Amino acid sequence: MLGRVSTFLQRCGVPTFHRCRTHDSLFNVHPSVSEALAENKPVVALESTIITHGMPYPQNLSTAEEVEAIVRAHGATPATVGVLQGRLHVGLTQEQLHFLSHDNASLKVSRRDLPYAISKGLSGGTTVSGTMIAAHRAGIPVFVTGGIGGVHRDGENSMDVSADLTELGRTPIAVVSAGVKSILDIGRTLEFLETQGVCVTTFGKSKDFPAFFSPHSGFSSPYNVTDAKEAAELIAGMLSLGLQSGLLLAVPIPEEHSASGQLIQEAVCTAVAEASEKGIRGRDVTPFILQRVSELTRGESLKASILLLISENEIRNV
Ligand SMILES: O=c1[nH]cc([C@@H]2O[C@H](COP(=O)(O)O)[C@@H](O)[C@H]2O)c(=O)[nH]1
Repeated sequence: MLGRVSTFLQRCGVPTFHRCRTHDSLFNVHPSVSEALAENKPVVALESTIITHGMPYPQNLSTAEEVEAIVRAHGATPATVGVLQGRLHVGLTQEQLHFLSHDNASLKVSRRDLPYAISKGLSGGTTVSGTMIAAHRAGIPVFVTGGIGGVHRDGENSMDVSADLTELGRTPIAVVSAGVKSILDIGRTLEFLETQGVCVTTFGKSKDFPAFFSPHSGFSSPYNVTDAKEAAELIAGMLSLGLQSGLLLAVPIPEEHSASGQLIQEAVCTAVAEASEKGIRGRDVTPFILQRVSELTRGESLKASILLLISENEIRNV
């Protein structure tokens, strides 16, 4: 059986990893990104589930454009990752960003969804795990996102653990994020990351691990770095050792933007209870909760998310 599968794969002309590193029929790197990489200039990978499933239109599009503009303003090249008609793209055109922000049929593409999306010619927004795979293949070591997935509350029973965490354990990318939303079980998420060998580090003077809308989660990172140089040295350490695991650099929301934290926290509790009552499971849980929290806070959570993504990119580009 396996022999037949191999024969079919050969007939399909499956390219070797080396041949398809930057460009082939399934994998496309935007010229601005490949040029920057060839000249050893900084490139920042960005995810697109936040566009397809994380925010409503038109805020999803304007935020994606604003984040790209900030990356450019600091002299780096943005590489938003997404799947379009069965091709994995690293670096999207205006039209492609526009398409993903409107397309209601877009998949949420994590590692497990990539083969299906590609083989069926579908489009979708890549999650943290999907984006890490594409960024690594293109040779981009740094990726900035809002919140990563984690162990869901009651995860010890449901086994609902985001593939983002296992991806961090197997792909050497530095993921810069505002931490883990309190819709998740933050303590178990940190334990799982430790098991996966992920170097979790808070950016700033304290080791407080941030909870996306709040700089404090009640948990600590094992380490902290206080400036961009120290952060870069940490990433260089990971890369130079050839570790196959990644790194999570947690950037806390600035105190002035976290004022609405309590309000959002209450909405999170309500939304988590509603999701459980309605029997919402798996990949639908996070988008449901994000949408409900936005409704319950009358858009406050959405505003905080946008401010946060923007401030994170400002820091990343110091
Ligand atoms: O606060 C957020 N957390 C997570 C996501 C998205 O959800 C994905 C995780 O989904 P899941 O829990 O199904 O693995 C992340 O990689 C990210 O793309 C998001 O938009 N906003």
